[in-house]
Amino acid sequence: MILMKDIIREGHPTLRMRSEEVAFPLSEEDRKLAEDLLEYVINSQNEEMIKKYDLRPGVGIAAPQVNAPKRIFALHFDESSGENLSLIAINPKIVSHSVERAYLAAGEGCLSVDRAIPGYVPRYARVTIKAFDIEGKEYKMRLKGLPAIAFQHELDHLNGIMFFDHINPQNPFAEIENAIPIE
Ligand SMILES: O=C(O)C[C@@H](Cc1ccccc1)[C@H](O)SCc1ccccc1
Ligand code: NI
Repeated sequence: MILMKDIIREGHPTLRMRSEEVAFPLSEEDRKLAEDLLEYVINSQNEEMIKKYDLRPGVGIAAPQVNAPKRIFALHFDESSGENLSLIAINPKIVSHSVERAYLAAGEGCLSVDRAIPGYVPRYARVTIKAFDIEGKEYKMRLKGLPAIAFQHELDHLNGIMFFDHINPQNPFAEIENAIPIE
């Protein structure tokens, strides 16, 4: 299982790489990596596991964050969060997006960043995505709200982009045009 010691932190060059697409059928190594990523996110939302293994809670994690520059990430929203989403995204893409943007009013964090970086992170409010599941079956879905934000945060990781790259350096809380805050 993935532990905090396995998660690389800002400054590690892998976080700034463009990850490589993976081929199907997945190698045993890539299949285990994908499953371990989803398992980490699920564990990180379980109080007992958080306490037992000192995990940082997350709704997503990307392969480069465990020093594996491959285009794989996992998202998991516990049903109590009001979102019904748990997925492994392989070779994911945004195929279309809204003009309208959105941002988390509280700003964003990252399992690979051990400091608070204040500021609004502009994202697309709604995205239509496509990706492959662990069996190589392509799926498409439309996302909005926190799942849309999380998908974009994880996709950025596959392109070597960190959330704070999007924050306005002159004024981190400058109003973002045509954007809705997500509380
Ligand atoms: O570092 C990561 O990629 C995991 C992040 C992803 C994320 C950050 C900001 C907004 C959405 C997703 C962790 O999930 S940060 C912890 C967290 C937990 C609940 C809601 C938002 C962020
Ligand atoms: Ni992150």
